[in-house]
Parts: sequence; structure tokens; C-alpha cells
Amino acid sequence: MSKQNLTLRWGILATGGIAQSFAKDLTVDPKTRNVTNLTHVVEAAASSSSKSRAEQFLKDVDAPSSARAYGSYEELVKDPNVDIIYVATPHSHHYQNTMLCLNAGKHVLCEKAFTTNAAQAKLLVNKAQERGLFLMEAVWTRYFPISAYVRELITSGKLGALTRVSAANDKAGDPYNKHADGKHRMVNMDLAGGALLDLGIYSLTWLFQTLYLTQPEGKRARPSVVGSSMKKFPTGADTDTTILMKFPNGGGDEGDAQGIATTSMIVDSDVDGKGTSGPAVRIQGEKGEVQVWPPIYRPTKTRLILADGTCEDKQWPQPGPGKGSGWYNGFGGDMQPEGEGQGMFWEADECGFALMEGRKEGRLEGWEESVLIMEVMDEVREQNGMKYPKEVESVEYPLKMK
Ligand SMILES: NC(=O)C1=CN([C@@H]2O[C@H](COP(=O)(O)OP(=O)(O)OC[C@H]3O[C@@H](n4cnc5c(N)ncnc54)[C@H](OP(=O)(O)O)[C@@H]3O)[C@@H](O)[C@H]2O)C=CC1
Ligand SMILES: O=C1OC[C@@H](O)[C@H](O)[C@H]1O
Repeated sequence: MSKQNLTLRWGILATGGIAQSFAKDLTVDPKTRNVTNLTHVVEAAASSSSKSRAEQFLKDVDAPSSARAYGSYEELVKDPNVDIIYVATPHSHHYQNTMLCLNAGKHVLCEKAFTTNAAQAKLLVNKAQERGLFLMEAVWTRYFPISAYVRELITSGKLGALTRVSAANDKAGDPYNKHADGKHRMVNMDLAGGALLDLGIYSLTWLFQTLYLTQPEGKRARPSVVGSSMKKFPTGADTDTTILMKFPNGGGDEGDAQGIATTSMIVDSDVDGKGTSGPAVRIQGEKGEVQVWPPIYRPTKTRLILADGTCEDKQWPQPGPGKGSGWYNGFGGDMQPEGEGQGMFWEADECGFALMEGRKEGRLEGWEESVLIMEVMDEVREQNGMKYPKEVESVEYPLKMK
């Protein structure tokens, strides 16, 4: 029987940029997004650096005074009052950290990219299945109302059969000047850096949520990578990646659709930060198209253009008020407009709804799709000779990481 109400007690694993944003978003009143049966609480946080860092984190995110601070992840997963853990470490560590949580019997929301490769992702899924635990990759964008609107335009037939989706997630970070030492997680191979896993995942997300998720469940046809190209930083991490894909039945009865996913940390999809560069996602069907403005991981504007003359702009502000920014993107910069929440609460809500309903997977990106997207990224890396260090791609557990 499903539960009627839930207070979800979160443990935050790691205290970096996105952990701050996520924890602050948990404090946004759920009623501002019409959620009345679910509340979130930051119950505990852990830092691998020190207990005092976790204490400071809890203060910074306005956690209740009863929240516990731990100086190791191992202590956090033993806390009996934590229901679910948000894993907010670099990609390189997701497999080890998530496995630690699952082994301790905790539900997990793990930041994107899910793991460094599909083999690791499959093992996490197997573990969650075996232990009867909830596990979801934190692709927050999927749970936004703007994404629901776009998917509905497709499934209702308003755009007609889809022919092509192109999606660009470009975030100029000036790595050659600012991160030439190669230590920043975006360019550091030891931390599974690179545009593909960090930014390209969102371009793929738009391809998949429009051309794959919209196909009837059980009948979703596996897409293929037709080709790809990469430019690399001296460390070996990709700075620019372009992927061409074919989605069988992505165009419904009309057959295949094409997907073009691009990503860069050299150029920007939103050059002046004001939207002047135009849309970064175009979803094109035989009756018209819908466009999505950058940044495509947190978009707030769409334009629907139909062959019948319709041209409709919509704004999609995030509910709030948020707690100000702790918002950090790969190369710094504050993306959160004043008064708005970041928007990470939608995925947090999904975790709560799933637990109330007894579901183990996310509604809008289940295990099969997360693994499939990792397989696509594996293939693109393979095509371009991009390998992470052995221990980073290892499936051995436990493995002491750098
Ligand atoms: N959804 C979104 O919009 C965003 C998602 N992300 C994702 O979140 C994850 C973390 O990114 P972000 O918060 O920007 O990263 P940060 O570098 O800001 O934070 C990462 C944290 O991980 C912990 N950590 C553990 N081991 C290591 C290690 N060897 N090297 C560095 N840090 C380590 C540290 O916390 P401690 O010392 O406390 O243990 C550190 O503060 C990534 O998966 C990224 O893709 C990032 C930005 C935006
Ligand atoms: O998930 C993310 O979204 C915003 C980006 O700037 C950041 O690098 C990435 O990790």
C-alpha cells in the first residue's frame, strides 16, 4: 500500500558546489510547486576532508540544528535516521560511493554522469535490485515542468512525426588559461573529467527524452551512434564532442529520426548570458518545432513554431524563493536568478514519490535508460580513443581511490 505523506530524511555525501545547491533547494517550500504530501529535511552531511567541513556545510545550507556532521562517508551511511543519500562527488567516485551507500541499505540519488562507464552502472543497478533499494541518476532537467511540456507536445502529436533533434550544451570555461594545470575536475582524467560526461550528458538527455522516452514503454527501440568526433585537452579530457545518432521509430510511424548532440567547454551556447544566441535545442517534426533556450540543463524559455502560423513563447521560472546561490557550475559562475530556487527539488520530489509508491526507479529515467546512455558515452569514448585511468573505470569494490 502506498504512503500518503512523507518526510524524506537526506544524507548529503560530499560538500562541494552542487551539494550546496541541492541541499539549499531542499529548504524551498514544496507548496510553491503544489506538493503537499512531501517534505525534505537535511538530516546529515559527510565530508571526506574533515568533520569541521561537514559542520560548516550544514550551517551554510541552513540545516536543522539536529543535523549530524561526519568526517567520513563510511560514518554517514551508518546513520539509522538517514533514508536516502545524495552522492555529489566527481564522476570518478560515483561507483565506489554509491556502492557504499547501497551496501549499507540506503536509497541513493547519484549525480550525473551516473558512473564512468556502463559496466559500473549495471553493477549499481544489480545491487539496488538485489537489495530492494531506490536508485536514480540525478538528471534533474528531466523532472522540470518545461521538459514535461516538450514531451507532451511530442506525444500529443502536435509537432507531427519527429525528424530531427539537435541539442547543444556548451559552457565556455577558458580551460587553457584558467585550468592549464589540469587539476580542475572538468579536465582532470583522475576525476573522470571532460565535456562529454559533465555537459554532453544534457545534450544526450534532450535527445533521449524526446526521441526515446516518448516511445511507448516496452517498445522503445535502441538508438545507434552513427559517428562522433572529439577535441581534447592536453590531459586527454575532451573539450568538444559531437555525436550523430539514429533513433529507430523516434519519428513514430514515420520511422527513424536523427539526433545531433554537441557539447563544448570552449564555446558557449549563450554567449552574452542573455539568450541572444538563440535556442540550443531544436525538436523538429513534420508539423513544426519546439525550441529550448540555453542553458539546457536549467532552461527557462521555449518557443513553439508550427506550420499553421502558431508562434508561442513561454517562460518557465523555477519556483522559490531559493536560499541564494551556492550554485556552482563546472567553471564557476552563478546561474540562479534572484528569488528563484535552483530547480533541484523536482528530482528530490521524484525520490520521495517513488518511495511513497514503492518504486525503485525514477519515472522519467529508469535504470535501463541510464545504462543505455552510459553505453552511448562508452561508444563515443571508444570511437575517439578516450580512456580514463584503470582504477577510475574499474568495477572492483571496494577500491581505494585517489
Ligand atoms: N546537477 C547539476 O546541475 C550539477 C551537477 N554536478 C555534478 O556533481 C558532481 C560534483 O560536482 P561539483 O559539486 O561541481 O564538484 P566539486 O569539486 O565542487 O565538489 C566535489 C566534492 O566531492 C568530494 N570529493 C571526494 N573525493 C574527491 C576527490 N578525489 N577530488 C575532488 N573532490 C572529491 C569533495 O567533498 P568532501 O571533501 O566534502 O568529501 C568535493 O567537495 C559531479 O558529478 C558533477 O557532474 C556538478 C555541477 C552541477
Ligand atoms: O551538471 C552540470 O550542469 C551545469 C554545468 O555548468 C556543470 O558543469 C555540470 O556539472
